[in-house]
Amino acid sequence: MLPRQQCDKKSKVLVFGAGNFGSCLADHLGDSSHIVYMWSRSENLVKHFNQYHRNPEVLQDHQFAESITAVGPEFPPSELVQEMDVLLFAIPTEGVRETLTALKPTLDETKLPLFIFVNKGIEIKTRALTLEIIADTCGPDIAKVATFISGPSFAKEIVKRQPTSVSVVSLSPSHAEQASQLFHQPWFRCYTGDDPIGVELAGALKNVYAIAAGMAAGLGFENNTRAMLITRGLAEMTRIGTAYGASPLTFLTLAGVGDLFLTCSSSTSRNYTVGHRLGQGEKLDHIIKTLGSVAEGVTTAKGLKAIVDELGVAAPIASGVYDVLYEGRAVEERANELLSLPPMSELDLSVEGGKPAKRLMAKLGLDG
Ligand SMILES: NC(=O)c1ccc[n+]([C@@H]2O[C@H](COP(=O)([O-])OP(=O)(O)OC[C@H]3O[C@@H](n4cnc5c(N)ncnc54)[C@H](O)[C@@H]3O)[C@@H](O)[C@H]2O)c1
Ligand SMILES: O=P(O)(O)OC[C@H](O)CO
Repeated sequence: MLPRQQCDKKSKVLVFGAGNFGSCLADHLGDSSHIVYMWSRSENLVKHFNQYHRNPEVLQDHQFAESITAVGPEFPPSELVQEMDVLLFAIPTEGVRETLTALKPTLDETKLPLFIFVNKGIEIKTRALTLEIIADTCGPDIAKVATFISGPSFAKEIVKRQPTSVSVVSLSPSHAEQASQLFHQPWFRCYTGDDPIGVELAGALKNVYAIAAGMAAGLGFENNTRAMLITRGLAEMTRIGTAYGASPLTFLTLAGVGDLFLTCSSSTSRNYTVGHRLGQGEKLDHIIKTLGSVAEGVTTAKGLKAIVDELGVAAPIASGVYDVLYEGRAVEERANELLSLPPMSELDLSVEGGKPAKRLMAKLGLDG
């Protein structure tokens, strides 16, 4: 196991969400001697965690760092929020707007902490990326400095200190650098960048392709098919991202092909598991009820469908997943349709477009 690196500067961090990733990242930061608070909406979790330093709901085998205090179930009060150097959001995208709306009145606008987001999804009702949700709820100034961490990173491997590398991006390079320093450990490496739109799209879209890869495996297709799905999925997400206004190169990073490869090839992925169970004939409602954790690709597939329709780009795999999840199409039938599509050009990136990204930048006052 690689040795832990103590930090010169201790930060006070409040993590929103005590699920798999929230508690894993709380542990990662607590273990490197930061002072960490973790908010949960479950009274039982808060009590149990503070007594035993174990999470009764997720990662049950793990003994968490002593320096983490669970808080809740009430929303964190402004006295606590205003003491923090860092606010880290590890809740599903569907809960981000509600959480930021509750948070806004507790902030001291003259002394803002670092805002870090790790969710990977598209808001279903508005089709918004998190950057836009932040601008809507907390204002453009916070969105302009918010940082996004994304990449191939299963919580249950990070708590075992398995070597992991992620993309850390922000429209403000200095904020990405600060977040990167906060998380950096010999087993956890951060690569910085400045395309949050591309990174957000990549993180959200790979979940949809992981559902497709799981479906294929559930139907009995083997390795050749999975490799085809990963490669065509990468081409598809790059095409969608480029038409949206992201850089095509972002899809070649850890947050892009790195995470796509991970989640399309492992049953540890909740999204892959949803697809696999659908492929084996289970019903979506039952899978969601019994999964015990969030699979963001299910909601993202809906927001993505609207985005793809608006952009007018070809996205046969994402459309196939949408049809199975929301149009009641049989998995096997939809897979066969996909396999009998006429061959298309292998790489055809849209060079024009970028309207959604331009709209979002204008909202942030960055349209110059
Ligand atoms: N688990 C991983 O390995 C992993 C890795 C990278 C990124 N992520 C991303 O992190 C996010 C969280 O994933 P997770 O694995 O921790 O999920 P999870 O289902 O294990 O936990 C989600 C947490 O968010 C809370 N929550 C749900 N809705 C909420 C709301 N409306 N308001 C406040 N809190 C709410 C839940 O109570 C729970 O504590 C997702 O977007 C996921 O894609 C997960
Ligand atoms: O379990 P999943 O499918 O939500 O994937 C978790 C992470 O996004 C992997 O990087």
